[in-house]
Amino acid sequence: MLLLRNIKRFSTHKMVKYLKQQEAIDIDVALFNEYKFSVDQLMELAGLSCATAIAKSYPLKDFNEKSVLVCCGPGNNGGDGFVCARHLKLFGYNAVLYYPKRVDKPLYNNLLHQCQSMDIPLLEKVPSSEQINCYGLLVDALFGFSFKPPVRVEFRPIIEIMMQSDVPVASIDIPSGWDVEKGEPDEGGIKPDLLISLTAPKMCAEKFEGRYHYLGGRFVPSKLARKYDLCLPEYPDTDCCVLLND
Ligand SMILES: NC(=O)C1=CN([C@@H]2O[C@H](COP(=O)(O)OP(=O)(O)OC[C@H]3O[C@@H](n4cnc5c(N)ncnc54)[C@H](O)[C@@H]3O)[C@@H](O)[C@H]2O)[C@@H](O)CC1
Ligand SMILES: [K+]
Repeated sequence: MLLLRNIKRFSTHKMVKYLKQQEAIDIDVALFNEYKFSVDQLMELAGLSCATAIAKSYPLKDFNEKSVLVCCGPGNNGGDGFVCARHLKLFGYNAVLYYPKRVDKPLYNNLLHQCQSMDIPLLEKVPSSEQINCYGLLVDALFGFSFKPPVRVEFRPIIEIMMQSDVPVASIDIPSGWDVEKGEPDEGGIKPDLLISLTAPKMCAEKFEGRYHYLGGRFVPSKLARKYDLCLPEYPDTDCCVLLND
Protein backbone atom coordinates (compact mmCIF):
# COMPACT_ATOMS: atom_id res chain seq x y z
CA MET A 1 0.00 0.00 0.00
CA LEU A 2 2.79 2.36 0.93
CA LEU A 3 4.17 2.19 -2.59
CA LEU A 4 0.88 3.54 -3.96
CA ARG A 5 1.05 6.78 -2.00
CA ASN A 6 0.65 9.83 -4.29
CA ILE A 7 -0.14 7.56 -7.20
CA LYS A 8 -3.65 7.58 -8.60
CA ARG A 9 -5.50 5.29 -10.97
CA PHE A 10 -7.30 7.02 -13.79
CA SER A 11 -9.71 5.77 -16.33
CA THR A 12 -7.24 4.41 -18.84
CA HIS A 13 -6.11 1.99 -16.06
CA LYS A 14 -2.67 3.45 -15.67
CA MET A 15 -1.23 5.16 -12.64
CA VAL A 16 -0.10 8.74 -12.52
CA LYS A 17 2.01 10.20 -9.75
CA TYR A 18 1.03 13.38 -7.88
CA LEU A 19 4.15 15.41 -7.13
CA LYS A 20 5.22 17.19 -3.98
CA GLN A 21 6.19 20.84 -4.44
CA GLN A 22 9.90 20.10 -4.14
CA GLU A 23 9.70 17.27 -6.70
CA ALA A 24 8.07 19.65 -9.21
CA ILE A 25 10.86 22.17 -8.61
CA ASP A 26 13.56 19.48 -8.93
CA ILE A 27 12.14 18.22 -12.26
CA ASP A 28 11.99 21.81 -13.52
CA VAL A 29 15.66 22.33 -12.58
CA ALA A 30 16.64 19.04 -14.26
CA LEU A 31 14.87 20.06 -17.50
CA PHE A 32 16.85 23.29 -17.61
CA ASN A 33 20.24 22.25 -16.20
CA GLU A 34 20.61 18.59 -17.11
CA TYR A 35 18.56 18.45 -20.33
CA LYS A 36 19.45 22.00 -21.46
CA PHE A 37 15.98 23.16 -22.41
CA SER A 38 15.42 26.90 -22.37
CA VAL A 39 12.51 28.38 -20.45
CA ASP A 40 10.79 29.80 -23.52
CA GLN A 41 10.97 26.45 -25.33
CA LEU A 42 9.09 24.67 -22.53
CA MET A 43 6.76 27.61 -21.95
CA GLU A 44 5.70 27.57 -25.59
CA LEU A 45 4.81 23.87 -25.42
CA ALA A 46 3.13 24.30 -22.02
CA GLY A 47 1.07 27.29 -23.17
CA LEU A 48 0.08 25.58 -26.42
CA SER A 49 -1.14 22.54 -24.48
CA CYS A 50 -3.21 24.85 -22.23
CA ALA A 51 -4.85 26.58 -25.21
CA THR A 52 -5.52 23.18 -26.83
CA ALA A 53 -7.13 21.75 -23.67
CA ILE A 54 -9.31 24.87 -23.41
CA ALA A 55 -10.36 24.68 -27.06
CA LYS A 56 -11.28 21.00 -26.67
CA SER A 57 -13.43 21.68 -23.57
CA TYR A 58 -14.97 25.06 -24.44
CA PRO A 59 -15.59 25.07 -28.21
CA LEU A 60 -15.33 28.43 -29.94
CA LYS A 61 -18.85 28.12 -31.35
CA ASP A 62 -20.32 28.34 -27.81
CA PHE A 63 -18.72 31.71 -27.03
CA ASN A 64 -21.12 33.93 -29.00
CA GLU A 65 -18.53 36.72 -29.30
CA LYS A 66 -17.70 36.55 -25.57
CA SER A 67 -14.02 36.95 -24.70
CA VAL A 68 -11.60 34.83 -22.67
CA LEU A 69 -9.88 36.73 -19.87
CA VAL A 70 -6.35 35.41 -19.23
CA CYS A 71 -4.99 36.52 -15.83
CA CYS A 72 -1.19 36.36 -15.74
CA GLY A 73 1.00 36.36 -12.63
CA PRO A 74 4.64 37.40 -12.19
CA GLY A 75 6.33 34.00 -12.71
CA ASN A 76 6.51 31.27 -15.33
CA ASN A 77 2.88 30.33 -14.70
CA GLY A 78 2.04 33.83 -15.93
CA GLY A 79 4.35 33.21 -18.90
CA ASP A 80 2.32 30.10 -19.78
CA GLY A 81 -0.74 32.36 -19.63
CA PHE A 82 0.68 34.78 -22.23
CA VAL A 83 1.52 31.89 -24.56
CA CYS A 84 -1.94 30.39 -23.99
CA ALA A 85 -3.59 33.75 -24.79
CA ARG A 86 -1.58 34.02 -28.01
CA HIS A 87 -2.59 30.52 -29.17
CA LEU A 88 -6.23 31.07 -28.17
CA LYS A 89 -6.18 34.17 -30.37
CA LEU A 90 -4.74 32.10 -33.24
CA PHE A 91 -7.52 29.55 -32.67
CA GLY A 92 -10.10 32.35 -33.17
CA TYR A 93 -10.98 33.25 -29.55
CA ASN A 94 -11.16 36.87 -28.38
CA ALA A 95 -8.43 36.82 -25.75
CA VAL A 96 -7.99 39.67 -23.23
CA LEU A 97 -5.14 39.93 -20.71
CA TYR A 98 -5.00 41.04 -17.11
CA TYR A 99 -1.45 41.33 -15.76
CA PRO A 100 -1.49 43.03 -12.35
CA LYS A 101 2.25 42.93 -11.52
CA ARG A 102 4.58 43.63 -14.43
CA VAL A 103 8.00 42.02 -14.43
CA ASP A 104 10.63 43.97 -16.35
CA LYS A 105 12.59 41.03 -17.82
CA PRO A 106 13.12 40.34 -21.54
CA LEU A 107 11.13 37.05 -21.40
CA TYR A 108 7.98 38.70 -20.01
CA ASN A 109 8.39 41.94 -21.98
CA ASN A 110 8.61 39.89 -25.19
CA LEU A 111 5.62 37.72 -24.32
CA LEU A 112 3.54 40.82 -23.59
CA HIS A 113 4.79 42.51 -26.77
CA GLN A 114 3.85 39.46 -28.87
CA CYS A 115 0.31 39.49 -27.44
CA GLN A 116 -0.12 43.22 -27.92
CA SER A 117 1.23 42.98 -31.48
CA MET A 118 -1.56 40.46 -32.10
CA ASP A 119 -4.19 42.96 -30.87
CA ILE A 120 -4.83 41.16 -27.59
CA PRO A 121 -6.08 43.93 -25.27
CA LEU A 122 -4.62 44.44 -21.80
CA LEU A 123 -6.93 45.51 -18.96
CA GLU A 124 -5.53 48.38 -16.91
CA LYS A 125 -7.36 47.50 -13.71
CA VAL A 126 -9.12 44.59 -12.07
CA PRO A 127 -12.55 44.04 -13.64
CA SER A 128 -15.65 44.66 -11.53
CA SER A 129 -17.98 41.76 -10.71
CA GLU A 130 -20.34 43.04 -13.41
CA GLN A 131 -17.53 43.23 -16.01
CA ILE A 132 -16.13 39.80 -15.21
CA ASN A 133 -19.49 38.13 -15.80
CA CYS A 134 -19.37 39.30 -19.44
CA TYR A 135 -16.48 36.90 -20.19
CA GLY A 136 -17.05 33.38 -21.48
CA LEU A 137 -14.07 31.90 -19.63
CA LEU A 138 -11.43 33.01 -17.11
CA VAL A 139 -7.94 31.55 -17.45
CA ASP A 140 -6.05 31.46 -14.18
CA ALA A 141 -2.31 31.79 -14.86
CA LEU A 142 -1.48 33.69 -11.67
CA PHE A 143 0.61 31.20 -9.67
CA GLY A 144 2.03 27.76 -10.35
CA PHE A 145 4.09 25.29 -8.37
CA SER A 146 6.32 27.91 -6.68
CA PHE A 147 3.39 29.55 -4.85
CA LYS A 148 3.69 29.88 -1.07
CA PRO A 149 0.47 30.86 0.74
CA PRO A 150 -1.07 33.20 1.71
CA VAL A 151 -1.83 35.28 -1.41
CA ARG A 152 -0.06 38.66 -1.18
CA VAL A 153 -2.29 41.71 -1.00
CA GLU A 154 -1.88 42.94 -4.62
CA PHE A 155 -3.36 39.71 -6.02
CA ARG A 156 -6.29 39.37 -3.62
CA PRO A 157 -8.78 41.47 -5.67
CA ILE A 158 -8.41 39.34 -8.82
CA ILE A 159 -8.56 36.05 -6.86
CA GLU A 160 -11.68 37.26 -5.01
CA ILE A 161 -13.42 38.39 -8.17
CA MET A 162 -12.68 35.03 -9.81
CA MET A 163 -14.07 33.24 -6.76
CA GLN A 164 -17.29 35.27 -6.81
CA SER A 165 -17.90 35.01 -10.55
CA ASP A 166 -20.13 32.39 -12.18
CA VAL A 167 -17.88 32.27 -15.26
CA PRO A 168 -15.95 28.97 -15.49
CA VAL A 169 -12.28 29.12 -14.52
CA ALA A 170 -9.53 27.15 -16.29
CA SER A 171 -6.46 26.92 -14.05
CA ILE A 172 -2.99 26.38 -15.41
CA ASP A 173 -0.97 23.85 -13.38
CA ILE A 174 -2.25 24.93 -9.91
CA PRO A 175 -5.55 26.60 -8.93
CA SER A 176 -4.07 29.94 -7.85
CA GLY A 177 -4.18 30.48 -4.11
CA TRP A 178 -4.27 26.74 -3.39
CA ASP A 179 -1.43 25.18 -1.43
CA VAL A 180 0.56 23.14 -3.97
CA GLU A 181 0.30 20.04 -1.77
CA LYS A 182 -2.69 20.54 0.55
CA GLY A 183 -5.09 22.11 -1.94
CA GLU A 184 -7.80 24.73 -1.40
CA PRO A 185 -7.27 27.04 1.60
CA ASP A 186 -9.58 26.51 4.62
CA GLU A 187 -11.18 29.92 4.06
CA GLY A 188 -12.14 28.85 0.50
CA GLY A 189 -10.50 29.45 -2.86
CA ILE A 190 -11.19 29.38 -6.56
CA LYS A 191 -12.96 26.26 -7.82
CA PRO A 192 -11.75 25.68 -11.37
CA ASP A 193 -13.90 23.87 -13.89
CA LEU A 194 -10.75 22.83 -15.78
CA LEU A 195 -7.25 22.14 -14.49
CA ILE A 196 -4.34 21.45 -16.79
CA SER A 197 -1.41 19.94 -14.90
CA LEU A 198 1.92 20.50 -16.63
CA THR A 199 4.69 17.86 -16.74
CA ALA A 200 2.88 15.85 -14.03
CA PRO A 201 0.04 16.65 -11.61
CA LYS A 202 0.97 18.17 -8.27
CA MET A 203 -0.58 16.81 -5.02
CA CYS A 204 -3.26 19.53 -4.82
CA ALA A 205 -4.76 18.18 -8.07
CA GLU A 206 -6.14 15.24 -6.08
CA LYS A 207 -8.59 17.73 -4.53
CA PHE A 208 -9.73 19.08 -7.92
CA GLU A 209 -13.48 18.58 -8.35
CA GLY A 210 -14.06 20.34 -11.68
CA ARG A 211 -15.14 18.70 -14.92
CA TYR A 212 -11.87 18.50 -16.85
CA HIS A 213 -8.45 17.47 -15.58
CA TYR A 214 -5.85 17.46 -18.33
CA LEU A 215 -2.17 16.71 -18.41
CA GLY A 216 -0.10 18.85 -20.77
CA GLY A 217 3.48 19.79 -21.45
CA ARG A 218 4.43 16.84 -23.61
CA PHE A 219 8.15 17.45 -23.35
CA VAL A 220 9.37 15.16 -20.57
CA PRO A 221 12.21 12.87 -21.69
CA SER A 222 11.44 9.25 -20.74
CA LYS A 223 14.69 8.96 -18.78
CA LEU A 224 13.56 11.84 -16.54
CA ALA A 225 10.04 10.37 -16.21
CA ARG A 226 11.56 7.07 -15.10
CA LYS A 227 13.89 8.73 -12.59
CA TYR A 228 10.89 10.33 -10.82
CA ASP A 229 8.50 7.37 -11.39
CA LEU A 230 6.07 9.76 -13.04
CA CYS A 231 3.97 6.97 -14.61
CA LEU A 232 2.81 9.40 -17.28
CA PRO A 233 -0.17 8.37 -19.42
CA GLU A 234 0.18 7.97 -23.15
CA TYR A 235 -0.80 11.05 -25.10
CA PRO A 236 -3.17 10.15 -27.95
CA ASP A 237 -1.46 10.29 -31.35
CA THR A 238 0.23 13.68 -31.74
CA ASP A 239 -1.93 15.46 -29.12
CA CYS A 240 -0.19 17.84 -26.73
CA CYS A 241 -2.66 17.21 -23.88
CA VAL A 242 -4.54 14.23 -22.47
CA LEU A 243 -7.72 14.17 -20.38
CA LEU A 244 -7.04 12.33 -17.11
CA ASN A 245 -10.62 12.07 -15.88
CA ASP A 246 -12.49 11.02 -19.02
N1 LIG B 1 9.07 22.30 -15.73
C1 LIG B 1 7.84 22.61 -15.84
O1 LIG B 1 7.06 21.85 -15.43
C2 LIG B 1 7.44 23.87 -16.50
C3 LIG B 1 6.76 24.80 -15.78
N2 LIG B 1 6.20 25.88 -16.32
C4 LIG B 1 5.39 26.78 -15.51
O2 LIG B 1 6.16 27.38 -14.53
C5 LIG B 1 5.41 27.38 -13.30
C6 LIG B 1 6.33 27.62 -12.15
O3 LIG B 1 6.90 28.88 -12.38
P1 LIG B 1 7.75 29.70 -11.32
O4 LIG B 1 8.66 28.78 -10.59
O5 LIG B 1 8.32 30.85 -12.05
O6 LIG B 1 6.73 30.21 -10.27
P2 LIG B 1 5.19 30.59 -10.25
O7 LIG B 1 4.75 31.12 -11.56
O8 LIG B 1 4.51 29.44 -9.63
O9 LIG B 1 5.15 31.78 -9.22
C7 LIG B 1 6.25 32.55 -8.84
C8 LIG B 1 5.85 33.97 -8.69
O10 LIG B 1 4.74 34.08 -7.81
C9 LIG B 1 5.09 34.91 -6.72
N3 LIG B 1 4.45 34.40 -5.51
C10 LIG B 1 4.75 33.27 -4.84
N4 LIG B 1 3.95 33.16 -3.75
C11 LIG B 1 3.15 34.25 -3.75
C12 LIG B 1 2.13 34.72 -2.88
N5 LIG B 1 1.80 34.09 -1.77
N6 LIG B 1 1.47 35.87 -3.19
C13 LIG B 1 1.81 36.56 -4.29
N7 LIG B 1 2.81 36.19 -5.15
C14 LIG B 1 3.46 35.04 -4.88
C15 LIG B 1 6.59 34.89 -6.63
O11 LIG B 1 7.08 36.07 -6.06
C16 LIG B 1 6.97 34.79 -8.11
O12 LIG B 1 6.98 36.05 -8.71
C17 LIG B 1 4.68 26.09 -13.36
O13 LIG B 1 3.62 26.01 -12.44
C18 LIG B 1 4.24 26.05 -14.79
O14 LIG B 1 3.05 26.78 -14.96
C19 LIG B 1 6.24 26.09 -17.77
O15 LIG B 1 6.43 27.42 -18.08
C20 LIG B 1 7.28 25.32 -18.50
C21 LIG B 1 7.77 24.06 -17.91
K1 LIG C 1 -2.52 28.95 -11.93
